[in-house]
Amino acid sequence: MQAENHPDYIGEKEHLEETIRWIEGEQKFLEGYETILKDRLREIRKTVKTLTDERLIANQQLYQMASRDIEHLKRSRNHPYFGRIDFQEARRDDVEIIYIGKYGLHDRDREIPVVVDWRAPIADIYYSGHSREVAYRAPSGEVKGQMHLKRRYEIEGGELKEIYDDKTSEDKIEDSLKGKGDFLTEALQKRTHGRLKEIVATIQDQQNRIIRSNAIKPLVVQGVAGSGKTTIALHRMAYLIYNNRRNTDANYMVVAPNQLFLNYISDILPDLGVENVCQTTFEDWALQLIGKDIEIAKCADKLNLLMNSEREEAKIVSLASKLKGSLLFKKVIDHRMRQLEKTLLPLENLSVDDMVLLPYDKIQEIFLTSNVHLPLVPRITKLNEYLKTRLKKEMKEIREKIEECYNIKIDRLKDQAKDTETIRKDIIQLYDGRDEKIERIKQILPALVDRYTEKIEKPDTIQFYYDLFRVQGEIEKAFAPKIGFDRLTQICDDIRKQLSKEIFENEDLGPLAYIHLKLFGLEDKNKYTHIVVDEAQDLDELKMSVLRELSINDSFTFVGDLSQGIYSYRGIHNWTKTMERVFQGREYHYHFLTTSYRSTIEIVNLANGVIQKCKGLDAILAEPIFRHGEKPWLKKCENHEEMLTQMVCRIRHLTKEAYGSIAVICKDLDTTEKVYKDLKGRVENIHLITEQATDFHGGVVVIPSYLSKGLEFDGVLVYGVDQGTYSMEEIDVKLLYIAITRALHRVSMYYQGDLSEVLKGLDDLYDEPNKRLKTK
Ligand SMILES: Nc1ncnc2c1ncn2[C@@H]1O[C@H](COP(=O)(O)OP(=O)(O)OP(=O)(O)O)[C@@H](O)[C@H]1O
Repeated sequence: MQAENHPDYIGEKEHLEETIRWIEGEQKFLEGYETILKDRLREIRKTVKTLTDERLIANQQLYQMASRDIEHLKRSRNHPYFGRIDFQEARRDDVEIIYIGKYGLHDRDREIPVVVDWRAPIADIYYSGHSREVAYRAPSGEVKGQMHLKRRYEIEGGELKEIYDDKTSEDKIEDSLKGKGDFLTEALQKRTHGRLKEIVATIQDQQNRIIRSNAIKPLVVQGVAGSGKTTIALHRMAYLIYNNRRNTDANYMVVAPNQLFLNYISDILPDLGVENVCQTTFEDWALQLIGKDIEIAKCADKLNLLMNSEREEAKIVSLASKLKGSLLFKKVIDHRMRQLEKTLLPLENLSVDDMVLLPYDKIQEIFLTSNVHLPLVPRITKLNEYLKTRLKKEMKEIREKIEECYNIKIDRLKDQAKDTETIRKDIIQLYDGRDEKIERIKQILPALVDRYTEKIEKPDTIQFYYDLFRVQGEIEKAFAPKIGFDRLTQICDDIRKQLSKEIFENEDLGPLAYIHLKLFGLEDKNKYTHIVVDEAQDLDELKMSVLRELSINDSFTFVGDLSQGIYSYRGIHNWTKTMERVFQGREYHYHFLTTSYRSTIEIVNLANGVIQKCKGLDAILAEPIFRHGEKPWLKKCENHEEMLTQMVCRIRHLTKEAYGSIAVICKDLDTTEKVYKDLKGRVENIHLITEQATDFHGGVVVIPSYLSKGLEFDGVLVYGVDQGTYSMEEIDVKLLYIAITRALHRVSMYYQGDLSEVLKGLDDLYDEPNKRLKTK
């Protein structure tokens, strides 16, 4: 409802003005304080000698806090809150009026919250309260009470524009309280201008439950395209960080499929006031871990190969990827690791001169039985330390042994001598020699141990990986019964050939990272308190196990959609099986999202029709939010040139309608490059997006289907929906599904020749302007 027409308009307007006045006053005060701190820091820096000076650190922290608060106040000034709840706690008479916003604002003088942070426990009822009786979980336990009012505001530039009451009377619970009211539809109707945005004002009940669910167990969200998986995973991250804010050692990580995607989501966390979260791809993280400058082949090359090869060739390629990403392969690595451990030490005793200080068998026993929880290389360091301490302790026995030896020599000398006087000099010499030897051994013991451990050939991650395929025994035992001896030999030959040319691919990174962790380990400070994995369906189980090694306590949010699993040759097909295998039976939360918030009803219907064509996939159909739009279009063209002309026309039309982001989606990279080249001169400000792209900037883009995954655009133009391009193969159906589901408002499809089987029979879900003309 327009704010002016609401009965409480005057009161709400006054409250907003008062809040803004308070924000401005507080900002002024804090800016003054910030200046004082700045001057103070300048003075401290003149006198302190080290950066660890306590006064320096304390004032730096105060300065950072003040700067952060100022930033939040600045961001709040024009839009301090988005919601209000009137809450009466059980057995209390007073009703609290709570305003909820993106940033919590606190009045220190009056000791009251001006705005409550959306992540605070009490804000839970704003999102989850569907009836008068509500409850939320506070640190002290469950708090029950009654919600008398739930109100949402549209505030722009500090002015109240709209007021929506979800609950109109104390007794009546409106349907809109279920969260799917006007407020949401209005929000979804908006145009996008590039990057993904925060949704704190319109988080829905089920999404709220996911965001706030306990972080002790891993959590999996399977959701249809556009159901808000990425968005809520990032809101969950912000929520967990807020609620763990006193833990200053905590580290957080977001793993996403590529740099482009990372760029696309890069605004959300800072916008929610969250900084310093490591946002990376598995590939980049693994390469940094391994610390080697190796080149990784593009995933697109593999996809293209699979799309365009003969059946058997494609089978071998996909089996090789499956092998590398499987937990069985992890077992093979573990087995080889144990073998290496047994053969790592030099086959020699630790001795000096002719005296054995520690025999090989003993050292081997020590190595194989101590510090076994550690990775292999740190165990060598531990062995070195242990041997030095042990030999130092054994110095008394070593001395006795040496003395015994020399005593025998002296006794022998004495027995042979005619008189003691003649051998006196020799005896003294022997005593001197003995003392010298004892002293020398004492001195050289550490160096002796160092020399011994230096002889241990330090394992190398990449060499270890090569050797796995060179000496085939273990792999054969594990995989031949599953995929057959001949195929396995062919796979291992191919992998060896590739590796000898130093060509690595994405699927090699899981095992390489795993090997590296087993050899060198990871310091605790490099582990994470919570890890969000987006597009998790494209990970393999070995990579998931590797991520487990990074996590301090198995606190994960995995979000994905099996219907969008285009890397099915390596990816996940069944969440339950994968979670059971990777987390070895550990309990986990599982959520299932079916509402698509992104696209109009017409687009969702077409997407559902498409994904149902995917044989062998038990596709979950999306339920659209109540938002209508134009029916998708299908245009048959005579040739490529006509498709271009039609698309140029459409882009102009969409731009005129103020749609800020438009994508021309082609199935593969070659077509994408060609279409971009041909459109470049005809469409202004058009960008080509390839795997190297790192920056996402809205406008008009030409992009291959597999790279568009996770992104969204106001309008989507799908190029070439003919039978040759999109066959009924699973991968093709999924790629078309992905392309269509990228659109918020408009979809148009172009083809020449025969229409793709995937779209045949779905003619009631799209308009065909050509056809209409013909029938007229
Ligand atoms: N509760 C909500 N309120 C407003 N917008 C929402 C809500 N939930 C999701 N959205 C919007 O829906 C769109 C899709 O969200 P998002 O990209 O997170 O979905 P997704 O499930 O990750 O999609 P995909 O699987 O296609 O990558 C975004 O524009 C997001 O802002």
